[in-house]
Amino acid sequence: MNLDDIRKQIDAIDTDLLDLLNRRADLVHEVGVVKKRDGLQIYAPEREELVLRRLIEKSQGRLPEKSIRAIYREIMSAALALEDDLKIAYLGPEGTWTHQAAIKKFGHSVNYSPQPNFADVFDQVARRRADYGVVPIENSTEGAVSHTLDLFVDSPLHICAQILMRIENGLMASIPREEIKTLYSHPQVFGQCRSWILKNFPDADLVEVSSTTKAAQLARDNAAQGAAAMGGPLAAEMYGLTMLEEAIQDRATNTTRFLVIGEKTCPPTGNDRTSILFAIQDKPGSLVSALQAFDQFHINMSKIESRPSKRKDWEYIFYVDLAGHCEDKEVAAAIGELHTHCSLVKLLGSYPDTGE
Ligand SMILES: O=C(O)C(=O)C[C@]1(C(=O)O)C=C[C@@H](O)C=C1
Repeated sequence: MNLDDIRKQIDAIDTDLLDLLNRRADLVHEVGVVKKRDGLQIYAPEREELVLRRLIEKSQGRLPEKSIRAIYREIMSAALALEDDLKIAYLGPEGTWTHQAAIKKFGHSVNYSPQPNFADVFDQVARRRADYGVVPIENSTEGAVSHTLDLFVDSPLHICAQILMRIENGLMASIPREEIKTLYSHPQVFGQCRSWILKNFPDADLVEVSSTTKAAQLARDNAAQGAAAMGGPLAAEMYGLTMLEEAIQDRATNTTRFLVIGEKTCPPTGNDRTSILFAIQDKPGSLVSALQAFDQFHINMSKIESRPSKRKDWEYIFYVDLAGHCEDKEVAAAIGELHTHCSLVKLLGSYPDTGE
């Protein structure tokens, strides 16, 4: 068969695909009408995850999981836009890793609203100026993002999804490497690239700024003074910088986990994670008794963080992630037991435990 013949077949398939996509869009429109009538959430992360898991299994590796997720991300993004005018607030400015994580979850058809800080992301969603928010929660090299943890204490919002993003930082500048004297970046990025900096730029001045996009802007504006930035490709592209070296983070698998926050949490999918926070009573054995609740009901606790409560000196709040959904019998029982040992227990949400 020659190239023209093969391309004719592709054209025919594309026509069929478009027809199928339009038929899907008609059904999605009907779903939107039903959801609005019944007061249901337009974004349904549990349904999206179940659709994706079914298709990934059906594809049996012919199209890899990553491709299926990327293709359907945009199909479902178009569906969300057909159902409603969704707005997603994220920790800005444009071009940051959080922006890329938000696009990875919600695609290109919805509206985005960059916010100057973590509190404003929470605030925009709580005041219903945005439908959902996207914030980083932890990095596999640098650990917890304490700002996000702290904001959950007084927030009425819930977690409804998570996003895992491989973070590949690079060195970007508009000057040659030999002329670099100052490195601009976000403190988290300096932390993720500590060994690389010591090896490659032991004498450079490190200047912490509020985002990698800001760093790229400063690298462009202060090029004559020997400025360069560290961050992702979108930031380099936005300010016309050249990537002088890619993937400079100390750990190749450097990954950040982001959370999607909204008014409601997510229904079960069969493979879920639950996040809670609690404060213990100030008496011997309190923390042990609280944690025994999980052991008693055979719940796998995958993470624990502590933060000062900010209400009383030396009082702490503990953040815990559990395997399972809050509607699962064992998880519900363990949380019930926790109440008997704690002065505060708050369910932050249950959401699909995706690796993506
Ligand atoms: O099934 C739904 O609830 C839909 O709104 C449709 C759909 C889809 O395109 O499959 C779109 C958005 C939702 O987040 C989940 C699924």
